[in-house]
Formats: sequence, structure tokens, C-alpha cells
Amino acid sequence: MKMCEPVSCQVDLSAGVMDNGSGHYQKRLNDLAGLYADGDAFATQASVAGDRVVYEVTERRPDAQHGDLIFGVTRMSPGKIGNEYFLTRGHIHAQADRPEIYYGQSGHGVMLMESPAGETRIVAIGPQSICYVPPYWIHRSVNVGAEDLVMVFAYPADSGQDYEIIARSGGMKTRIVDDGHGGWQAVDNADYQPRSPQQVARLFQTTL
Ligand SMILES: O=P(O)(O)OC[C@H]1O[C@H](O)[C@H](O)[C@@H](O)[C@@H]1O
Ligand SMILES: [Fe+2]
Repeated sequence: MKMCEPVSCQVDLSAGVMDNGSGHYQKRLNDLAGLYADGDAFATQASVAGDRVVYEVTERRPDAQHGDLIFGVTRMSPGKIGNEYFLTRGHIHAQADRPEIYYGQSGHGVMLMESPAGETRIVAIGPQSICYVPPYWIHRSVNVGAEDLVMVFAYPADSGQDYEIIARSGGMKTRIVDDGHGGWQAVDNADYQPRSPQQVARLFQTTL
């Protein structure tokens, strides 16, 4: 492994970005079609504000070397499509046995996680809380608050992301929606198709 220069990166809490990054991307409403239960509500919002940024990531990415780390900051805007809170695309790591750590900086969110066999776990993320996403868990962040949700993340540089796993099962098993009292609740996704035992077994074989 070749040597890299150490670095310090400052997190700007109000902007929700990090300096000294190597990359930055934004996901707008128009990029997120098909993720939400209420397709009509999505179409209505996208027709008036399809360019609206739902979340953005600044990251520092070394050359993908075994043993190195990718880290950065995710900022998610507050909002809902119908009664469903804004979320990230979500993924499982392409090397499915790679974990991830999130460190809440500001705002209030949850990490929605799903095992290959379809179990759901939900972990709250707020300022000063560390969320551990263990190997093999599909993960998606959801902003359940009224302000920006800002989180620091770090994961192994050779993890990769498989985004198709969620689409293939008709979405994640659980959706995070407004409970009608300013909070959130988890509800079943009616379109969810469980993975077959063969698909589950294959995920546990995707190690280097
Ligand atoms: O990649 P998405 O599912 O769109 O989520 C956006 C980003 O969220 C977090 O910041 C993760 O650590 C990143 O790995 C991820 O890329
Ligand atoms: Fe990840």
C-alpha cells in the first residue's frame, strides 16, 4: 500500500459540507423518481420543484485501496413526499461484508436498515450519536426532522455500493412516514418482494 498524506477536514454544520474533500454530488428530486410510495405526490412536487436538492454528499475518497477509508459529510434537506420523509437512495455495499459508521452532527434522522433476509432495524441519528451499520445490512438515511440532517460517515474504501438491491425487491420492506403528531412511524411497504433463499445466500458470498 502506498503512503498518503494525513489531512484534517473541517465540517461546516450550517452548510452541511466538509472542506478538503475530493468529491461532491447532489441528488435532486428528479433523480429520486420511484423511491416513494406516493407516485402522484412525487409527480406533483417534481413538476414544480424537480431541481430541488434533497441531499448532497461531500467526501474524501482515496484510490480504492484495501484497508483505506472513504469519509465525508451527508446533508439532507427536510421534507416529505405525501406522508413519507425524504430519504437517500440506499444501498448494500457491493462487498456486502463491509460496515459503515455515521456520526450525527445536526438535525434528526433515522438509519433504516434491512438484512438480506428481510429483517428491519431502525436507529435514531441526532447530534453526537454514532450509528453503526454492521456488515450485510442494506442502509438508507431518512430525515425525520424539520431541519437539515447533517452526518459524518466513514466506510472501507473497497466497499462499493449496490443500489439495485432495493429496486429488485420493490423497495425496502419498511417505509418511514409522518405519524400525524410531528413524529415518525415505520409502516410496511405493500410492494415489497422478499429475496429468495438463493439471493440471500449469494449476498453472503460476496466477499473478497
Ligand atoms: O449513496 P446513497 O444511498 O445515495 O446515500 C448517500 C450517501 O450517504 C452516506 O453519506 C453514505 O455514507 C454514502 O456512502 C452515501 O453515498
Ligand atoms: Fe454505505
